Amino acid sequence: MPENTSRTSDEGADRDSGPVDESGASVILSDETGSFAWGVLAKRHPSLIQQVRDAFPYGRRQHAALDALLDEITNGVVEPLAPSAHDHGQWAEWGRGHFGRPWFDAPFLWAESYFYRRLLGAVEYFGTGPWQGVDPFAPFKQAELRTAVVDEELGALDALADVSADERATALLHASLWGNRADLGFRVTEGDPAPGDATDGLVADDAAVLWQLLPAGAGSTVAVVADNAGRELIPDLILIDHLLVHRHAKRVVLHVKPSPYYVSDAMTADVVDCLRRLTEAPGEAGRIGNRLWEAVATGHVEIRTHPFFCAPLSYAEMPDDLREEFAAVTLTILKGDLNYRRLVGDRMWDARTRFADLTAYFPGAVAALRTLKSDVIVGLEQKTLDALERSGRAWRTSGTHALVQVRRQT
Ligand SMILES: O=P(O)(O)OC[C@H]1O[C@](O)(CO)[C@@H](O)[C@@H]1O
Repeated sequence: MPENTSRTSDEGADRDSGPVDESGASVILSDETGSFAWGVLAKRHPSLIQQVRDAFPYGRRQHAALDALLDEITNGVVEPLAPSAHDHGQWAEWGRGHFGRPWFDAPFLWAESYFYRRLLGAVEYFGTGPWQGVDPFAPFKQAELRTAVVDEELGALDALADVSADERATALLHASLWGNRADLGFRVTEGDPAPGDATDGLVADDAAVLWQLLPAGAGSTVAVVADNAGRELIPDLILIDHLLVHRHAKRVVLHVKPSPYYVSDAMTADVVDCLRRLTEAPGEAGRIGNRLWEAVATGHVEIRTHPFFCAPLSYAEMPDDLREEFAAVTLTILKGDLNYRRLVGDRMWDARTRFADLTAYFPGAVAALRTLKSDVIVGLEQKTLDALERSGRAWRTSGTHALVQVRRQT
């Protein structure tokens, strides 16, 4: 059955059966057959189990655990982590009310996040044995870095050397933005999204505000909350180099995931792989790679991580230490679809709800750079929404559209 991915704003606000609180927008669940969220749980997760199983010479115990997980997510009910798991208590709290019930009844964000935690458990990522710390998604991430497309993308940087700083800034921001289409989870079932016209595909564009927040020479610190490794992280790193070289930032803090997540999400090891890929490239790409390597050594780029990045929660629930980190920087740039869902809340908002209102809680100025790969969307003008709905395309979920939304510090 095709996934039902395109909705009108009116349908969106009240069609789902998820809890509705004073926000008036229902939490997205996965219980409606044919919905996008349903498709992720019913199709993507089972095929991901198969891909991971095929990518490693796992032993009998891991195969049995993967079999059990597959059976549980398709026919069973949500089981808790083993009491011996290091994060049993944490997930027992986060999952209260969901255990013992079908996976499809839980909030979509929670169910996806817990699925990745369970997958890591099945392959003994957190165990004490030989598979401890072996990223089950590493083969996919590494294969992507070896593709000729990456060579082409890096080679294209040479042509940018001659354009004006403004044109270069726009090109690199768009490369980072559209790099978010390169999401391996997305490709488990969708195939590569068709390349659209980058500018026509922007449903909201606050890029001018983003640059206004980062005037050259102001000594700014920028936090970049990374999303995917590989073909997204490389343009993110190139953008970071641009921010530093053109003095839009004096320092950049790059936040990555502490453990494998949503297939291709970047961890420290992936930053290292991308930096190495850059340094080994000829021309401008190699120079950028060397500058970034040096910038890490001198503290102008700092790589950080936090357990909250793998939590099934919205940023509104972030812990105090992370809140203080974001409060201390000039601008936080959140990359990708999942970060967007966590930023505005994984709900069927009226698409015209103001981005600034939903992110008012965020400690400091915040920018979202995201290609649209799930039902959540806010901050659209009525005329934009009308045109998107008229198109009859699955614009919310197909990765053919993107946005830059920015909220200044209040
Ligand atoms: O890598 P991104 O941009 O965060 O996208 C991840 C997205 O992929 C999905 O897991 C499935 O499309 C979405 O639910 C999620 O938001």
